[in-house]
Amino acid sequence: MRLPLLERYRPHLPVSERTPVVSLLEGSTPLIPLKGPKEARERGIRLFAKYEGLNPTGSFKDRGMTLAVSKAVEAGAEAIACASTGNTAASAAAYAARAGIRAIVVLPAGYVALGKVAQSLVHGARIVQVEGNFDEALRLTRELTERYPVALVNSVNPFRLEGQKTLAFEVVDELGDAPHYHVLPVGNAGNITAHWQGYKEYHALGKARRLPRMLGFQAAGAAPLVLGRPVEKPETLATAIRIGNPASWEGAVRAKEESGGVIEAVTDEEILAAYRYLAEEEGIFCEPASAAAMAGAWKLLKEGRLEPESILVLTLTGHGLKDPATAERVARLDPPVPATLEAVAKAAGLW
Ligand SMILES: Cc1ncc(COP(=O)(O)O)c(/C=C/C(=O)C(=O)O)c1O
Repeated sequence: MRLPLLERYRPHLPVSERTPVVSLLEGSTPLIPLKGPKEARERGIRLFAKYEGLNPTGSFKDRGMTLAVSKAVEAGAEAIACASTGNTAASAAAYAARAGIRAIVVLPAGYVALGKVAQSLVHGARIVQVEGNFDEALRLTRELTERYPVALVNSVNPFRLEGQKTLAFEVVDELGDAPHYHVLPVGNAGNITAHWQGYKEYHALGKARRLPRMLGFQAAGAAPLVLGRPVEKPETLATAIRIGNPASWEGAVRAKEESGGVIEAVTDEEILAAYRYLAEEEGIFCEPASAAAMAGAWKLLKEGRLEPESILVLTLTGHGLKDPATAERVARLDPPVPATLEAVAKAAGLW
């Protein structure tokens, strides 16, 4: 029987018997062994994909949102708000509906993938599109929640990161130890911060013998943590990580430095190549931002920077259906054919 995330890891979370459990049975996502690119197979490096697209709203955000919304309800909140590149909004909308409270989501107009807008709409969130980017949306939302009685559920809310750290618990519980490397995309940097916190907690409890090197990847056009300064106008087709000034900057740097890891950039072309590799070779459909993790792992493999015989886990953060426009961008749809066997066989390449 599948448990709510807050029940599965209750001893490690800031919940009590007074905390309502607002859940859509999130978490417990599959850790899929990959065939891996030849650069990995040649060196005995084993890759696993933690497929977070199989959470209830299709991204890892549900891990943090179940706790943030449960704690908001415990505190008497009647409304929650977040700025979002889309997945936080979709998750906040769903968990607010679940809890019977209102959701206000502030989105950067024109830069949110269609699937995520559809989710926020259908769950009944109040959607505010601002003429600006995510960073401006976050600034405005923080001001909004300081002035009005609305709970902020962005990853500056500590409960979000507390919920998201459970991914590391699940990886260790399943592998029996931490991997040598954990690769993930980095936007607002809450997730890399939370992953590292989870691994450190499990290691301190003796549940993991090793700590992984945290390998974070940003899109080259939106890589403030790589440049060492905020990016005024972040640009990437991976709109989920089109963020110029990460709210969890310090957490990301700490995860990189304490783990002996890296935070580097991958181009949109490398992201699309990884996006297609995962779908066409591994059968896993993730959204472009998630593919940045695969692109980053591939880059390190090609550069020979990963130890032979090591284990590497990738967090694939969101389902590909979130962003149908990018799927249409990489795979051409041929025009319809007449409804005859000959025409269909020819179009199918069988004749
Ligand atoms: C699919 C996907 N992959 C990676 C990230 C980056 O995680 P963070 O580095 O913790 O920000 C996001 C983030 C999305 C939002 O920030 C939002 O939804 O507002 C994402 O949706």
